Amino acid sequence: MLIVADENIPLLDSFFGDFGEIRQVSGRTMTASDVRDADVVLVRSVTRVGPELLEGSRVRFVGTATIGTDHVDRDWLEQKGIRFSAAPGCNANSVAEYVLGVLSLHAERRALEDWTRLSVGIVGVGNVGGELAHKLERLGFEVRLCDPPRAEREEDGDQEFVSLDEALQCDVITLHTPLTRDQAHATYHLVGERQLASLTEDQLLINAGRGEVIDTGALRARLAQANAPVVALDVWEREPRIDPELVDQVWLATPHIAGYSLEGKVQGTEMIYQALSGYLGLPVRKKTGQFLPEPALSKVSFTSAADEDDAIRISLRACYDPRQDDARLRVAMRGSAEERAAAFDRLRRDYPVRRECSSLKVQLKGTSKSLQDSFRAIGFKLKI
Ligand SMILES: NC(=O)C1=CN([C@@H]2O[C@H](COP(=O)(O)OP(=O)(O)OC[C@H]3O[C@@H](n4cnc5c(N)ncnc54)[C@H](O)[C@@H]3O)[C@@H](O)[C@H]2O)C=CC1
Ligand SMILES: O=C(O)C(=O)[C@H](O)COP(=O)(O)O
Repeated sequence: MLIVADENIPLLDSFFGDFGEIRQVSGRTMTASDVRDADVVLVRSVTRVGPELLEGSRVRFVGTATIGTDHVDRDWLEQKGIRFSAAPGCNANSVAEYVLGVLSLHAERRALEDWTRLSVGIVGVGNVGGELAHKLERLGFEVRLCDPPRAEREEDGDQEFVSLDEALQCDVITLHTPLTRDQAHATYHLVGERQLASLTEDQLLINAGRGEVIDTGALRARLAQANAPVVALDVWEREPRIDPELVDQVWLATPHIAGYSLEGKVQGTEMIYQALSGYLGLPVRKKTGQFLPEPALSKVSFTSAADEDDAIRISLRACYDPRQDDARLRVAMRGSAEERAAAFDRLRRDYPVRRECSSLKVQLKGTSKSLQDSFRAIGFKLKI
């Protein structure tokens, strides 16, 4: 069996080595000739999968080690009887931790003594938005959920949903929808001129869904006006050819890495491995836990002398500080358009190992119960 795979999928040999030959190619430039003889194609989000790639090949299975599937023509795969599998939820916790990192920086920049005083509107409440809401609610934030498709499906449920306009009134608005077009509640340019006009300089807008969910032209225009909102973008229209002037205008700019914790990436590989094993009728023998190395930082310790907010801030940033990714992206935006696009992809390909909060044991000696609860809410392992 020949497996053609994006070289950026981690642990390809460890998970798929027993299945047959693996040919690794660049996901961004994968072509029909790369996959013509393949039985299985494994991609991430940068490969467009449809007739242009697969027509005339003998591919029977396509897996994407990502949550998003907007790069895949699923209808066409179904028509052709090609089995498809994605990795729903694989890096949801990583994205939630990215948002917590951004919130902690925002609170510090605003000199807020208590970050939980911020109200947060979550737009798109699936695996990512749901995980984030769970953490924020446990931490004591006021959270408003906006998800019209779910609101319609769960009309009689207990969960309360608000409209996009209501979510846009929160101190922080964070976008976690898939990119959809031509369907009810399509998200393409969901946030445009009218929505951006309603935001003020006291508000923070985060996009960690897909770049096309915000209208870049309208955002650029709004950011040039007075009283513009603070903006943190992890995803961009036209990646990897992103707009360098928009990078200059936003507060935090990262190269689509919110989901790039090691755990998130390896879980993506594991999920498509499980799906392929099922398709081939083979037993599942490998698990993410077998392959995760020891974290570089395994333990931090606080005593009763610690300031509670500082303890959380220090621990969160010990695992992940978005400012490092922001600094690298800004440097990468120097040079020609070709150089910038290559640099954007290089930052993603050579991404440093980033471990989730669950990899860090936090020792708390004589600290309050509420601090312990906050650490647990974020996902740290506690040692009391
Ligand atoms: N920045 C990054 O690194 C990453 C980005 N993503 C993006 O985040 C998206 C969401 O991921 P999940 O939560 O796992 O997906 P999901 O499918 O579990 O949830 C998406 C939610 O968005 C809702 N939704 C759809 N249209 C909406 C609209 N118009 N307004 C409000 N809500 C709407 C859906 O009803 C659903 O509940 C992915 O599709 C992907 O594009 C995912 C992982 C990493
Ligand atoms: O899972 C998703 O959806 C994502 O957005 C991924 O984190 C994107 O990573 P790549 O597939 O572009 O490596």
